[in-house]
Amino acid sequence: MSGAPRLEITGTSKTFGRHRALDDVSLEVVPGEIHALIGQNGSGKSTLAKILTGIHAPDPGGSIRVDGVALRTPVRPLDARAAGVAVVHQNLGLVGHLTVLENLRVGRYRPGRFTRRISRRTERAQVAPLLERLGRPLPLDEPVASLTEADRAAVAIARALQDADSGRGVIVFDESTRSLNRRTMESFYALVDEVVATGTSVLLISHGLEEVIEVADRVTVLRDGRVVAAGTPTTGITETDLARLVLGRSLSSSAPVTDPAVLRAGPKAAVRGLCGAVVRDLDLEVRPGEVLGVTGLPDSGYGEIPYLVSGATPARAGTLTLADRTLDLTRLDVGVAMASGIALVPEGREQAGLATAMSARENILLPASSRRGGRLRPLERGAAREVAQEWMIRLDVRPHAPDLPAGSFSGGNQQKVLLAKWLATRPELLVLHEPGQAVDVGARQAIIATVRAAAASGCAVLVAGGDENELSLLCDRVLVLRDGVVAAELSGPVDPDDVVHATFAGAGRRGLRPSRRPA
Ligand SMILES: Nc1ncnc2c1ncn2[C@@H]1O[C@H](COP(=O)(O)OP(=O)(O)OP(=O)(O)O)[C@@H](O)[C@H]1O
Repeated sequence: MSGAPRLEITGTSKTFGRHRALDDVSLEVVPGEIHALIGQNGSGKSTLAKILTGIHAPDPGGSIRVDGVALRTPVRPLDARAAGVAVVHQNLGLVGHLTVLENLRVGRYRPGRFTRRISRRTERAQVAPLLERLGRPLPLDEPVASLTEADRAAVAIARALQDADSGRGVIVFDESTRSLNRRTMESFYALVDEVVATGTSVLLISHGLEEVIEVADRVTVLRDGRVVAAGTPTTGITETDLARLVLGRSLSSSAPVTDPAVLRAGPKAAVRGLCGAVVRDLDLEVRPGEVLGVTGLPDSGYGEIPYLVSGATPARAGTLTLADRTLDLTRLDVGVAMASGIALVPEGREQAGLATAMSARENILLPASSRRGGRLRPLERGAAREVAQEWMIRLDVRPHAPDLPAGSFSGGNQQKVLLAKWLATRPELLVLHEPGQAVDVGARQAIIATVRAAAASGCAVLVAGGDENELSLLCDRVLVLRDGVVAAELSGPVDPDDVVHATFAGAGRRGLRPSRRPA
């Protein structure tokens, strides 16, 4: 690897009000490398990515160079693109009401040579091969808003990859792989591998420490806005080493041990004959104190279960019996579900989970204040403040500032606020969809501990997720769905490799970046 760095950031700081999000940060990405940028939630990673596209202006001082050429700050988006910087931001930056094709091609249309008209056929032909190689056939004419989180991520990734200019520039992925399952990640990294082989570089922001070790050549670690490890080679590094660098302390995690009393208990929540768009005639039971996981491929139907059992999406058929009360899932209203003790923590906090303009405290108290003893009655203000305070401390929401608008917290801290909001209702049945998405290694452990504590207090917990490692740390039992029905049931301790095998019908993990593996 020779020549000027693809990206060279020197002495860059960023202050929001009195808070310094980045403090004298320098970072060098050399040609043809995948360079990981990791750090706790709120450590400044996205802020750095946003400075590169001009969303944030850095404080005076510092410099940014791309392929040896200085980029004027505040960065103008078109300058960044011309210099070869493409960024997939954490919120993906898609326009919901536009179609997949329009999102991919906007600003890039190629009018016909003579007619100057834009041909849909030509535009489709431009993107089809890329999407095929990404291993995710996408409905080009569907509005992006109707896609799953994973498909939206694929659109944003494809959009950045199509702009990659062979042999120059840098592509920044900010938590872009967080909703992708293992197989899609394999296809994604096969593509990325081709891109970096040309000499273009990738800056990868991710909380997936296993992913970072597998794919990144070097890693830079931010802690509280400062660089604590600069461009450390990943060869020989372990997840424990990385977790220590990220948190500044050691962390140990192990699979849960199921309390034998839980196994003897009868079901607390029982779903019968559930039919949704994909799920067919599904029965499942969750005991009090048990955490049950459901997983599978994206089209297996597991992702619709949280919404079907909580009244968010009407089921085609099915019932839920919870504490001797049987609810008809074809007509369950969200309000009735809440009053019955069902809490749903959805995926995609921006779309479905948080009122971003309201304060963290208001978000946490919204459902709790409307469900006390099953009756709609506001909590007293003082007590309410304490409840919000307590949950923010338990989940280590940073900064600990309940009055800040939820939208100004970093991605992972928003996820913690969302979880606090529903845990504060002290539900009988807690339903979670991808609860650990976008949270750092320490926060993930705090979330797992908090969810398990909720279970230990007698709550039944149902988790839908695609991350086998997270499921193994969280669940007593995991159901693997295929084509809408249960294909396998794994009992604890759940081995992540068994989850992958069952999900992919016997096929195990391939390496994410086999070309890097020593022979
Ligand atoms: N627009 C803003 N206004 C005020 N503070 C902000 C704003 N954007 C970010 N911050 C603060 O800057 C700090 C860094 O946030 P940033 O989003 O860069 O963190 P991050 O490392 O990307 O976290 P995560 O892993 O959770 O995405 C946080 O304390 C955050 O609350």
